[in-house]
Amino acid sequence: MFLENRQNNRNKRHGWIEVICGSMFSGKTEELLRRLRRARIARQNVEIFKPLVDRRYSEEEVVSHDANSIRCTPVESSGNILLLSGNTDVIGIDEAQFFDNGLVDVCNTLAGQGIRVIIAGLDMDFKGKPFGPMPGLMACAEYVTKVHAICMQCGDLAHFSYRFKASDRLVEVGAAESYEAVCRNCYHQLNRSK
Ligand SMILES: Nc1ncnc2c1ncn2[C@@H]1O[C@H](COP(=O)(O)OP(=O)(O)O)[C@@H](O)[C@H]1O
Ligand SMILES: Cc1cn([C@H]2C[C@H](O)[C@@H](COP(=O)(O)O)O2)c(=O)[nH]c1=O
Ligand SMILES: [Zn+2]
Repeated sequence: MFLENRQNNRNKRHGWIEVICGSMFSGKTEELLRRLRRARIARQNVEIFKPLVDRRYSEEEVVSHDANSIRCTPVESSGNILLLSGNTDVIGIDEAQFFDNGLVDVCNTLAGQGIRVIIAGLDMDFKGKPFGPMPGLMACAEYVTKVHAICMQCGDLAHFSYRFKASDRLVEVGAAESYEAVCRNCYHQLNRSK
C-alpha cells in the first residue's frame, strides 16, 4: 500500500502522514515496526521517536507487547522532533497520544518538507474519549489505519481499552496488569458493574 522507493531529492518529493490507531494490544506498534523496517530495507534514513513518559518496557526502544523492538529517541515534547529530524526520509512516532497538541503542526511541517511521517497511538483513552493529539492527527493524515485487538471477555473484535487498575489519571503507563482490550458491549458491561 505504501511506496518505499522515493524520489531522492527532498525538494522534489512529497511527504505525507500515516496514522495507525486502535486500542491497546491491537498491533499498532507491530504495524509501525513493520513499515519502518521496510523503509530501512529500501535504504531510507529512518528516525524514530517516542514520548519520554513511556518507560514501560525500555527507555530507548519502541517495544511491542510481543517484545519486538527498534531503537528510538525519547523526547520530552513535539518540538524536539522537529529539532532532531535532520536528514531524514521517514519519521516514526509511537505512543503519539502522550504528546502535546503541537504534534499536529510538527507532523504537518515535516510532511511539508517531503518526509513520510508514520504515527502510532491510542485513539481513545480508558474513558472512551479521544486521546491527546490523535484526533487532530487523524484529521490531517493522508492515510489512517485502524487496527483491532481481540476482546478478552468474549473474543469479538475489540476497540476499547478497559482499565481495571483503580486510577482516574489520564496518563497511567501500563500493560496487561492494568488494562485489557474489550469490545463495545463488554466495555459498557464492565463499566456498569464497577
Ligand atoms: N487482546 C489481545 N488482542 C490481540 N493481541 C493481543 C491481545 N493481548 C495481547 N496481544 C498481543 O499483543 C500483540 C500486539 O502488540 P502491540 O503491537 O505492542 O500492540 P499495541 O501497540 O496496539 O498495544 C499481538 O500480536 C498479540 O501477540
Ligand atoms: C487507555 C489508556 C492507556 N494509557 C497508557 C497505557 C500504556 O502505557 C499506553 C498504551 O500503550 P499501547 O502501546 O497502546 O499498548 O497508554 C494511559 O496512560 N491512559 C489511558 O487512558
Ligand atoms: Zn466483548
